[in-house]
Parts: sequence; structure tokens; C-alpha cells
Amino acid sequence: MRKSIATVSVSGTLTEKLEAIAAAGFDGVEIFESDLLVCPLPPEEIRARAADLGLTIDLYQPFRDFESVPDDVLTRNLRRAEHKFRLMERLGADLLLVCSNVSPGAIGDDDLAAGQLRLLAERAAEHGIRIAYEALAWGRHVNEYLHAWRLVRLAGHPGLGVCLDSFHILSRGSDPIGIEAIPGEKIFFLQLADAPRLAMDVLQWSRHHRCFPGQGTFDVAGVAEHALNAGYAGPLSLEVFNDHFRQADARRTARDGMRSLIALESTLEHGGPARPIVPTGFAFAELAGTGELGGMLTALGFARTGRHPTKPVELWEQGGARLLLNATGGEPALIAIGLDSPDPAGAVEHAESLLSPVLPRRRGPGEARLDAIAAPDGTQIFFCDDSWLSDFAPDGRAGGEITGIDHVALAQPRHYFDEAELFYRTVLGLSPQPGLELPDPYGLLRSKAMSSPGGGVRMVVNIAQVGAEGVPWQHVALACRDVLAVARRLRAEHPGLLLPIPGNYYDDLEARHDADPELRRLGVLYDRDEDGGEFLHLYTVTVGRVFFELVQRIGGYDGYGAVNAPIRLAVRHSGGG
Ligand SMILES: O=C(O)c1ccc(O)c(O)c1
Ligand SMILES: [Mg+2]
Repeated sequence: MRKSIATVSVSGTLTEKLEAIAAAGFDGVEIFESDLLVCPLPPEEIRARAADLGLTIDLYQPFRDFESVPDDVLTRNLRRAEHKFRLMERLGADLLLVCSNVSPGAIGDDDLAAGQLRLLAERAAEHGIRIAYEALAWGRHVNEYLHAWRLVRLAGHPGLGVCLDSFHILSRGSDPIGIEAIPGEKIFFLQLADAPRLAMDVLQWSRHHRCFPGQGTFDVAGVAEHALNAGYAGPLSLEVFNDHFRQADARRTARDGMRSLIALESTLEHGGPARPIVPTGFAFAELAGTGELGGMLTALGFARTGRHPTKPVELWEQGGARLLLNATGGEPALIAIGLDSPDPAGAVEHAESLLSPVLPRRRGPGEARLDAIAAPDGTQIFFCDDSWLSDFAPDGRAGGEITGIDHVALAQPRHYFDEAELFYRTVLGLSPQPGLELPDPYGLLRSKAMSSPGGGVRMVVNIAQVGAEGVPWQHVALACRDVLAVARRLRAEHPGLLLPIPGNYYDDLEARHDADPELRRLGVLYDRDEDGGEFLHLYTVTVGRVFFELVQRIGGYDGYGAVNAPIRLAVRHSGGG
């Protein structure tokens, strides 16, 4: 299907927007009036610019508060419309979006509204222009898509149809099945936007919190499917008003929008979400850094068990946890994650089909082939079978208290939080948990955990939502058989390695739970879920950008100890790490 996007969805000047939209591979655009008004180019040149970029101008919008008005206002509105028709001729656009009247002065009379819309369609037809009428969720009298359709049917003009917008339909809780009762040729345009569930005024919700399909909680694909079933043959067009997108890099946002449409299209084709090749576990986590990190790993009980034959990379192991230390330089940081994949080449191909950058790799003769892509924060993600390990010729000394990597937490760059969910869901096939907001002493952190079925791969992305200096930290959480035993040893042998936990925390914990007094003695954090599952965890101090978490899950606990995260955020500011 043809894919379009409204210029309002990405940042920049109109020409920057068009370039970014074309670079992402869209076929067409909806030109938003506010973008055109501030553009120094005359409409003819905008038209030529779009054409040069291979973009069609599918729609011009919005035309507001036209219908349901007294006669004198109608005269003014028709005059206003004539000006827009002439502009559209210069622009080469032949579809005008008219949104339902929001004015308190609008008259609630369907016959009057339909008659006036018919008049508008007649005038438009003289310019070869058609009208797509859209019910805004906050329209004064017309705020349901089926009401807009009743008016269009009543008006009975071939140049008048409806514009369906998934946000307006789903934000009001309307049942989209009614779309199938609209003849396909009367659906002139289909706009797609998702949104998170928020309890707020619908206009504010629409203007600030829309996101691309798959980034929120709406069944956007369902709306598209009903429109296709009805016989709609126009473009799938993204129309997103979002405060972050307005500030973000236009090319990146446009590419993310395209990813959302590719994923949506394959949902429509396959009758379910595209089937990524889901990774089954962590093969390794790779960290830049040597001395200080090596010291910390030794303290944690890791042994250096192998070396790469040609690269300055060491393998460190403990139980099933494998870490690579890469001496290539730079401050200590998590630079790559290896995921066990049943089909590494297929996984890369799938990621590429969703516009993820595939990373070129150099490899020596006889070395294992490793396929990698870039995660949204730039971390390299490798898809691995067993062969990579043999490059390091491990010596088999891998015993210890740690059993594997439980999860990895990455910092998402500012303004790109929505991108992360779509990436991990569609590219890696992870399922998101509800997002969380966590207080930081100097701001607020947004956090979202995503996991594979069975929990073999768990990823957490964090982003500074308000204030603070951003959240550059990343961490690797290591699963322990007995975290209290680990804590006992580390607190005794390596004072200063673990974050100290305030006594106030334990006073509160003991008020909530019958907590083992040893938790307080050892500075171990604790959480319990509704089913009695328990989570014991503690943190190391930070080295460069990274720290480690030691965790133990008991009784099917499936969370991440989020209630305790603010303790870590605060303690690192009080000199703890
Ligand atoms: O927020 C608005 O006013 C607005 C304008 C045009 C649209 O297509 C829309 O969905 C919303
Ligand atoms: Mg709309």
C-alpha cells in the first residue's frame, strides 16, 4: 500500500520535513497548513520540491469550522475556501481535509451541516478538488466518525467523502467495526496514529501524545483492517502530534514512522504481528574498558577464561554469565549485547526489513560470523549461534555464584523513548510491560521493561523524562543462586564495591513486609509481587557509564524491583557511586 505522513509529524522547516520524509521511503505527504504558511517558498516551488523528491501531495489540511454555521458566516467561509482552493491548485493538491466544527457557535442541525458541506464540495469540484470530512473527537456536534459519515451520505455529492483518523475513533472508545458499513470509495483518506492510555482532555491528548502505530495501546491495525475490508484503496497516512517528535531529528522520526507502517502492513498481511526471530537468551554482554572493570569483575567472582585471537577482547565467565571486555578504548561502557538466536542470519534480515542499521563487521580467517544491528541507543546487538565462543578458546574455569545475565538496562536517548518500544517489540519480538515513572533526586526517569516469552531475554530502557542531566548509565543485571551469600562475601571482602542502602529504606520495608533482618545488615533490596514471588537485589558502584546489579528471582517473580530503583538513583547522588 502507499504510505504517507503528515508534515506535522516530524520536526524542521517544510523543506527539511519533505527531505526527511522522502529519505525514509514514503510515497506521499499531507501538507499541514502551519508548515506551508511559514515556508518562504511559493506553493509552485513546494510542489516541485516534493515532486523532485518523489513525493505526491496527497492532502492539504486542515480547513476548520466550516459547516453548521449561520448564513453570514457561511459566506465568509466559502470565500475562505476559494482562497484555499486556489492555493491547492498551485500546490497540485486535490484533496482538502475539513475537520468538524469545534466552535461554540456551531448549530447542531444535520440537514444544515450536510447542505453546507454539499455546497463546499460543489465549489471544490469546480477546481478539481475533493473534500474529506473528518470528525474531530472534540467537535462541537460532530465528534463520531459515523456521524461524519451520515452527513456525507446526506450531502450526497461525489466529491465529498470521509477522512477516518484512528486517534479520533479510538480515543472516544467508538467501535471501529462500523467502518465496514461505509463504502470504500467514500473513505477518501485514512490517518493512523496510536497513543498511550492517558486520563486527560482528549484535545490535549491528541495534540501532545499521539505516537506511531505500535508505540501506544490502540488497535490501530484494527482500524486499518476495517477500512481495507470496506474497500479503501488510498494511502496509509501517519498523522502524529507529539511534543518529542517536534524536537527530535526529522530523519530519525520519519524512519521510525516508516518502521511502524512496515510492521503494521505485515500485521495486516499475516493477520497477526510480523513474526520476528525471537532470541532465546543472552550469549554475552560486551563492555568497553579494562583495568577498573576487570578488577570489579574479579571481585564479583568472574574469571578471565579466554581471549580473542585477533582483537583486544577478553572473555570473562562465571556460571552461564559471559562478559567480554574490549580494550579498544573509551570510558567503561556497555557497547554490545550478544543474543542467542535460532536463526542469526534470518534475524538480521528481519531487522533490516524494519530499517534497522546493519553493522559492517570485519572478521579474521576462520573466525565465527557474527551478525549485528544497532539498537536505538547505538548499542550493537549481535545474533549468535554457538560458534562465537570457540573464537575465545575458553579454558572452562567458569564456576561461581552467578548463573547468567538476568537483564540488561540501556539508556534511551532523549526524545526517542517511543522508538525503543517499537524497535524491541517488532525487531526483537519482545513484549513490553507497562511503562513506569521513577523519581530521581533531580528529575524523573521513565522506564520500560521488555522480555521474550519465558524471560530468556529481558531488556529495560530508561530515559530522563524531566530535568536531571539525562540518564547515561547502563547496567548488566547478573542472576545469582543465593544473592545473600554473594552480598555477605562482597560486603566483607570488598567494602565500597556495593552501594550503601539507607536505614530509612529498611524501616519502610519492615513496615510493609516481614523482612529478613539480614537484608538490612547486608544492604540488599527486596520486592515481593502479589503472588508471593520475591526479588532480592543489590547494586555495585558505577564505573564509567556502567554498573552491575546482582539479582535473585524467587517463586516466579517477573519484575525488576522498580519500587527500589529510586533508592539507587538517590544513593548514587549522595556519594555512593
Ligand atoms: O488537532 C487538530 O486540530 C487536528 C487537525 C487535523 C486533523 O486531521 C486532526 O486529526 C486533528
Ligand atoms: Mg486527523
